[in-house]
Amino acid sequence: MHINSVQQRKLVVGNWKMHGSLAANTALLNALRSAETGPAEVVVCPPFPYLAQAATLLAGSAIGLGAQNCGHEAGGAYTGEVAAAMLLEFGCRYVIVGHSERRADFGDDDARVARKVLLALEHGLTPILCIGESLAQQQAGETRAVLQRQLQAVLTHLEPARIEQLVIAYEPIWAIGTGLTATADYVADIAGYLHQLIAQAMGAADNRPAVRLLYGGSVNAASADWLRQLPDIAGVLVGGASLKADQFDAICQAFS
Ligand SMILES: O=C[C@H](O)COP(=O)(O)O
Repeated sequence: MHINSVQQRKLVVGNWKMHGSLAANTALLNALRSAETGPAEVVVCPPFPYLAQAATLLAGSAIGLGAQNCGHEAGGAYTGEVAAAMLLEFGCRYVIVGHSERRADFGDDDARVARKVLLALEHGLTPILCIGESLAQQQAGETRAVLQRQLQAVLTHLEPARIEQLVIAYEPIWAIGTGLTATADYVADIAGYLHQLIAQAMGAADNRPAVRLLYGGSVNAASADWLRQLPDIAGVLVGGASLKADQFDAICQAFS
C-alpha cells in the first residue's frame, strides 16, 4: 500500500522511561485528558507498575496506552520479565521494542529485538521498533549500515502484510536526552533511506510504503513544528518532554 493512497494518521508517543509516581501520573494524565488532543493519535508508555493506573485514568479518552518493553518469550521462568499477553490484558495497544537504552544496558541484541517484535505482533500489539546509530557510528560514517542491520534483523522474519503493521522509530542515540536534535535535512535523508529499505523488504515498487516512521531524540514543540513537515515522518517518540503536560500537549498539537 502506498503512503499517498492513504492519509496516514500522525502518531505521538510519550515514553516516560523510569519516571512517574501515582500522584505525578494522575496530575499528568488528567492534564492531558483535559487538553484533549486533535486528530493525531496519542499514546503514553508508563512504567509497568503504572499501566493499570494509567488505563483507569485514560478510560473513555482518545489517548492510548503502550508499554516500554516486553519479554522475549511468551511466558515461563523469566524473573523480572513481562509478557506481551500481560500487556494486552492491561489495555496496551503498543509496545516499544529495541529502545537504545535496552540495547545498551539490558542485552537486547538484534535477535532478541526481532523475537520481541514477533511476540508483540502475535499477541495483537503494535511494536514500535526503535533503531538508531551512536555518535561514534555516525562519525565513522556507519549510520546507514547500522540502520540497515537493525532493520533487516527484524524485517527478514516478516511477511509484507506484517511489516505494514509496524511502527518504526528512528532515534539517533546522540540526540536522546542530550538536547541535540538532528537537522531537518539529516532526518529527511535518513527517513527516506529507511522507507527505501522497508519498501525493498516488502517487495514494493514504490519507495514510501505505508509504515509509520517516527523520529525521536530531544523532541520539543519547536522541533515538532519542522518534523511534522517532513513527508517521510509520521510522528514522534518523545522522552523528557512527555513528562510535562504543556510540552507534550504542544507537540501533539503540532502534529494535529
Ligand atoms: O523514547 C524516547 C527517546 O529516547 C527520546 O528521549 P528524549 O526525548 O528525552 O530525548
